[in-house]
Amino acid sequence: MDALATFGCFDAEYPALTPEQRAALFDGAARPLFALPADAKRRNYYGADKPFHGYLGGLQGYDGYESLAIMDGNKPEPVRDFAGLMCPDGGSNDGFCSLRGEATARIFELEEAVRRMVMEGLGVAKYHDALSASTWHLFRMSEYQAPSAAEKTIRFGSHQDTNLLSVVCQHEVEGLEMQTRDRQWVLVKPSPTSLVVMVGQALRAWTNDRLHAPFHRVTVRGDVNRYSAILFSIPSGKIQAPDELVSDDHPPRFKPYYHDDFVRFSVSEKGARHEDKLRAYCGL
Ligand SMILES: O=C(O)CCC(=O)C(=O)O
Ligand SMILES: [Fe+2]
Repeated sequence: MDALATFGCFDAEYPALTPEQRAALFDGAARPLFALPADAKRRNYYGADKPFHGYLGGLQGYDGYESLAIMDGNKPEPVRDFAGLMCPDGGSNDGFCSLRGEATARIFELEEAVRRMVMEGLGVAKYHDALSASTWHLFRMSEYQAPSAAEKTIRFGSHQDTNLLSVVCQHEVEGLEMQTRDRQWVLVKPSPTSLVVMVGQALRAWTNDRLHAPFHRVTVRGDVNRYSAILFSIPSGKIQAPDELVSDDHPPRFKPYYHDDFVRFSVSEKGARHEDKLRAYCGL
């Protein structure tokens, strides 16, 4: 709780996600998936009303960044459906065609455990089941192209996540940088046995501003592409701090709001003008 209130993140030592599962995810799945032709990657599409839920590539301002995402990717069935959709021959038994969601299930268990611990830490554990029931998960794999230069290049600029919690799995190549409250950038060294857990705006709002949603970015240098995998927990209901977290000493900081509406604001011209987008959107 201290880490999440102060820095908004921590590095979780988590051997439940084994080296074999990491290898299957990155070497077996992510790397060959991004090597597919663009047409195949574009099949990872969930419709015009869900522009950020599937394949992203060639975005303005995001040179050398591509990602693929699985809605409800914490569950085996959607992961298998995704694998089948991307698989060129409709079903070989290795590589990403055999992606079964073991790794994402382990990452999901960590996300859920941290979310429960946060609620226990704030004395509001009774809301855990209800919040879980109205939360869904997006699993995103990303590729950041090596710049083939010694200087650092920003591939994914400074931002705060909009969701509840994000669990980041870095694979071998560093690049995730977290900003402290006094605006120092800290490089998070990848470790083969840990995952980075960070707070997004939705959990900041749900806890009535008790947790910090950190700014972070991704930089690359050198000759080796960087891969990461992230599980985002996303609230589908109205985001509102429970009564127990609102008092005279700690008045309400945000109006209740819906995640998707805030995302739309964040990416709009108006939203882009604000540093603290949540405060601009629904701050009290
Ligand atoms: O790839 C990473 O390490 C982090 C990417 C990120 O911050 C995001 O997708 O929101
Ligand atoms: Fe992020």
